[in-house]
Amino acid sequence: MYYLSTRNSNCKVTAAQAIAQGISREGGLFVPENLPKISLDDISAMLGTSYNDKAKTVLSKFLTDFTEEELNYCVDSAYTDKKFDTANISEIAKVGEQAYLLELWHGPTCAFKDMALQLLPYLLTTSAKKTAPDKEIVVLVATSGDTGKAALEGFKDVPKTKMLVFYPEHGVSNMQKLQMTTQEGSNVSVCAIKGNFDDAQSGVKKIFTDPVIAEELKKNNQMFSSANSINWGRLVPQIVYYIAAYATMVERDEIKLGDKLNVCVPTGNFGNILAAYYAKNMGLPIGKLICASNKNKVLTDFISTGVYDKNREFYATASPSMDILISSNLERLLYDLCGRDDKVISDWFAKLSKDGKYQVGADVKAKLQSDFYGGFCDDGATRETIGETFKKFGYLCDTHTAVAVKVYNDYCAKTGDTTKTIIASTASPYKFTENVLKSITKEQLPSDDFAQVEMLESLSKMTPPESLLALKNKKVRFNDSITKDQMVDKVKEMLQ
Ligand SMILES: N[C@@H](CCOP(=O)(O)O)C(=O)O
Repeated sequence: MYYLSTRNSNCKVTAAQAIAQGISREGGLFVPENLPKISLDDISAMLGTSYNDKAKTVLSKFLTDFTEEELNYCVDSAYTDKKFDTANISEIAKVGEQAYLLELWHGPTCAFKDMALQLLPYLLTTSAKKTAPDKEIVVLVATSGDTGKAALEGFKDVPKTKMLVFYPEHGVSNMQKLQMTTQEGSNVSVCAIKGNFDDAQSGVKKIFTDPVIAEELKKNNQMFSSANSINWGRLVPQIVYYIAAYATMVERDEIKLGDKLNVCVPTGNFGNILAAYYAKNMGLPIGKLICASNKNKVLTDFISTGVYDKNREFYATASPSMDILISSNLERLLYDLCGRDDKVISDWFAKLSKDGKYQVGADVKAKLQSDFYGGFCDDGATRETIGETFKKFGYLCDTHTAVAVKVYNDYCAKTGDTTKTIIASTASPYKFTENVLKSITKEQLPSDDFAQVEMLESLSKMTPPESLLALKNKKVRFNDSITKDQMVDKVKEMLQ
């Protein structure tokens, strides 16, 4: 199977090339030339098998230039009980009549990003061996909190790789910051920027296509790659967990094979919900895709109007990982919805860079609305939802998951849809302790982060993850803070 660039359909590469490169040279994103199919027979054959076996079935449909041995090595190295705190890799918790929280945060950094970022280093190094065996891979990452830590943990001390993570100085939670700034590993580095996530991501994308830096890389026998969801190697493991979750729902008699499930996702960079869209288009019986935003509701507005407009105030919210106004993966969806027209995509995204907005035609808007429902909620509603969910079901969710729960509840009230729904639960509540505590108690909070963890444990009776507790005794290694204009120099420095 080949992959095409959304901005140049003549650019055709293998899966290994797409993963090693991360992003196409002209700035487009790689998408499969044809989406492989998953039949009900395929899903039936998965029933009763392990997460790893399910992953291998799905990945083999996309990574056709990987041998069976290579896929076995990648999957079995990534998904182990040494790295995940459950043998199932992810868990499903029922909350209410039709809602199921798909807990994707049982990996080492307590966020859904581990589901892909534990696998990506293996996929990337295997891809590099096939396509650029002598080169050192320089992985640049922009993060609003979760991707950064998961990428660092996945790539630490991986031979022939280097990683630099940029995060917004005031745009992540205390725990997320501590996770990144104390990161161990001789090949990784972390830097704050005086700006928001969009500044970090746009800066990184610009560096990827900078011809001067490209020359320098060539001279050093290095190449860039990405660990963000712009890299196909990040998205394909995310498709896996929706298919695996569907199979688990059948295994547990929650649905019958062939029944439809809705999927609701707290959305920022649009990678997670796009993975569910791809699973649906492969043939997985998915009904509505419910796209949940926080107060940065650029996607909610886009779904309802067809106008994508990032010219608006950027809010720092209680769900910082979703504080994004330029959702990168929307480009892949629109490529599909506009009939895979690279000229149209190039035009829209040039407008986005120049004017900060673009408008899709009525046909694309209609297709968008037939698959997606968009809704949003602010921090007040987020906290209320955490409190209500805890009171009603004894279930403690983090601030991002709570946004999805609230939007799902609104969707049900508005439409009367009673289809069973998988809600992506994207992070441990302990990553956002302060806001979660404020949602369940009116008591005065201690100012120390770890005292807050203790307080949350005593109120919720939920055990905090070991990896977060261990941060208390770790040394901060990375203190740098730069302007967005200094990102190029920072990258040049690490290339040497
Ligand atoms: N929410 C993300 C932002 C980057 O998204 P990605 O899926 O493209 O890596 C984060 O936590 O960093």
